[in-house]
Amino acid sequence: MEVLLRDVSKVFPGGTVAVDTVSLDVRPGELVVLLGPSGCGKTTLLRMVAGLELPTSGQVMLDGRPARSVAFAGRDVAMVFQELALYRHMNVAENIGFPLRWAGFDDVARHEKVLAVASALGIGGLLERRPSQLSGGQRQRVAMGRALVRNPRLFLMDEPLSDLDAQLRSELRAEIVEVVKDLGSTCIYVTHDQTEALTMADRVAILKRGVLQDLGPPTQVYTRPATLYVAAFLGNPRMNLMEASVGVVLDEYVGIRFGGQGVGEQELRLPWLHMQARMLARYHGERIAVGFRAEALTPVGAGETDNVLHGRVRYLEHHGHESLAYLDIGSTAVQVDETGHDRTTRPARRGVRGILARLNSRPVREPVEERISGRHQRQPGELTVRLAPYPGIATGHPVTVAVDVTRLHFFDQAGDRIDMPRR
Ligand SMILES: Nc1ncnc2c1ncn2[C@@H]1O[C@H](COP(=O)(O)OP(=O)(O)OP(=O)(O)O)[C@@H](O)[C@H]1O
Repeated sequence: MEVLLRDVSKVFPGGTVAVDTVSLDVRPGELVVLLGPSGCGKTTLLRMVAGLELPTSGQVMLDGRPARSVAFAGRDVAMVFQELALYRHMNVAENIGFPLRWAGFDDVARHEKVLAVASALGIGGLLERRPSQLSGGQRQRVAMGRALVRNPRLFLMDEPLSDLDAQLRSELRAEIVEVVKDLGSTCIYVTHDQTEALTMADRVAILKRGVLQDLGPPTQVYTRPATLYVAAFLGNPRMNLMEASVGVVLDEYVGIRFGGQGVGEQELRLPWLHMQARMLARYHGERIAVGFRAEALTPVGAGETDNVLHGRVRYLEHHGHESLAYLDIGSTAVQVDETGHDRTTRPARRGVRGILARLNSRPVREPVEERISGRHQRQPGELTVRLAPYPGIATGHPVTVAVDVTRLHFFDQAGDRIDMPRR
């Protein structure tokens, strides 16, 4: 089934703009994940596709017909929610088979279909049990089975795995994709978990405060995030985002200059012939945001001089298979507002204008310390660098990293990617 959203907005009474002018085309058989923080409008968007909510403006069409008429008319659309609604007095087989009873299947046909779906989901041996006798993961599979048994042409799933532990989530992620693809159904899957989005989706749609920020295959949104917001939201460890100024030396290179606090100004050079250099050159004399993923950074000896940054270890985190060093390079971090909080006024269309708020360029606020695990409060101007496990260095230690300048991300003052066409 094809799902088409054209300039869809939803404003709730009271003025909350839950969804803001979203256009999205989900192709038949495609699995699109709606990703974003709590409150960004994912559920509202899904409910409009399900016909449970009417848009304030814009159109939601399923195979060319208004969503509401399709969803209420037939059995083509199935939803799975985070809050499961299994019938407590029915056993697993009856729960899964319930929609078939409605559809008029006889006992034998129903039993066959229930068994096939339950086996595919690994709960074939639990058909006689009541929901109260199942684990959370098993209950989730029953709910999935009840949706699947109808062979719907469109699946709408709203955080179906969020109550489960990490191991189960990862198992079920793979199962859901397999089953949905086997059926050839279209699927829109809502989550705030980027791992789910990046592992399951054919395409990911990233929302912030109701506004669509980026749409594309996982590799695209990860490697070429369209906005500063998406860059900051996706990836683990997070992308480091620093302020820099651009200086062109014609026919030679484009210099990207950082900071100057404590360590002195540092410069990276993009060779003139590099495609990105031409695009950056338009920003000569301006300040931009530069994004570094850990993949672009390699620790090197202190003597290296070619496109390196020097820093000092502010924190170390040991994750067993690797250690992460957070380096102070004396530059200023870009602060990105990642919340999806309520708002009652319409923001600038892209919603990210003005997020290049400068933080105070103060030195390290708290005593330098080392932590064995867990997240620490991000400080201005840190670079996250992957090191070998337990590298035998300490906080305060100087570290030099080589920067692969072809893997940097550049964003303008409006938060738009610099190699994207200007709007
Ligand atoms: N019926 C409603 N009346 C008024 N405001 C609503 C209603 N439903 C949702 N909202 C508001 O609309 C915004 C989007 O909510 P929505 O549930 O779509 O977000 P979400 O991204 O699914 O969040 P979560 O991940 O927390 O479920 C929020 O600010 C929410 O408070």
